[in-house]
Order: sequence, then structure tokens, then C-alpha cells
Amino acid sequence: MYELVVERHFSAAHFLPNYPGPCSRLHGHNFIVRVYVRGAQLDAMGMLVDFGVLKKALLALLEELDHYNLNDLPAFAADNPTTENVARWIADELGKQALGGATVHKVEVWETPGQAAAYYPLPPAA
Ligand SMILES: Nc1nc2c(c(=O)[nH]1)N=C([C@H](O)[C@H](O)COP(=O)(O)OP(=O)(O)OP(=O)(O)O)CN2
Ligand SMILES: [Zn+2]
Repeated sequence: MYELVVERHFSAAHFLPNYPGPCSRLHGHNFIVRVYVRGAQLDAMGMLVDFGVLKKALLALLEELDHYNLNDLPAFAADNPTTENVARWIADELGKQALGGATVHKVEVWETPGQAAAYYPLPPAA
């Protein structure tokens, strides 16, 4: 099994309605996103998936979040834009894309250098 990781960042505002503290007010973060993909089969080039392909796919998704108020986005119309839900949204959206021989294993979203959430997509039912 091989594993690759790519890291990118985005900046966004959010607030957590009814949160018992300052996070209920609009504030922002410079989020760091790490995507881990895994797979057993390398291509003829000896790659699981080209880092470039992975970074391009991640960047395209992060552009949908970058410099927005996450609460305004359809992605978070039903769910609070917590770090957990941001990680799940990124994993779900990336999971819809062809990534060579790789599948998304984990998405980490760091809200600050000291705290992060990770989401592990469930494997498709057999
Ligand atoms: N499990 C989660 N807990 C919290 C989330 C979250 O997304 N998932 N989010 C928040 C707030 O959005 C907030 O941005 C962070 O809160 P907090 O850690 O309290 O931030 P502070 O900078 O005020 O904390 P320090 O004490 O300065 O570290 C809250 N919780
Ligand atoms: Zn926050």
C-alpha cells in the first residue's frame, strides 16, 4: 500500500450559530488542508497518482471555499461549518473525482496550528 499527502490552504470566515462562546460571532481562519490518498497499484511511471493531479483537484475545491463566509455556501446549508464538516465536504467532493489508482484515505483540516479535525471516508459497501 502506498500513501501520498498534499497540503494546501484557504482562508474563510465562519460562525457557529448558538455556540456558547465567541465562535458564535463571525470570525476567520487560515485553514490548512492535508489530503491523504492510498492505493496499492502504481502506474507505468511508478506513481500512485501524479501529485499535480491531486493538487489541482484539491485547489479547485478550495477555490469554492476561499475568502467566503462558509455559512453562506450551499455546502454548509444543512450542516454547521465546523472543521469536521469542512473536512467531510472536501473528502466527499474529492471522492467523486478520478485520482489515478488512489482513493481518499483521510482529510485533515487545521483550523489553527494547534487544532485540527480529520475525516476518514467510509469504504464503499461491497
Ligand atoms: N470540534 C470542534 N470544536 C470547535 C470548532 C470546530 O470546528 N470543531 N470550532 C470552534 C470555533 O470555530 C473557533 O474558531 C475555535 O474555538 P477556540 O478553540 O475556542 O478558539 P480560541 O482561539 O478562542 O481558543 P484558544 O483558547 O485561544 O486556543 C470552536 N470549537
Ligand atoms: Zn472558527
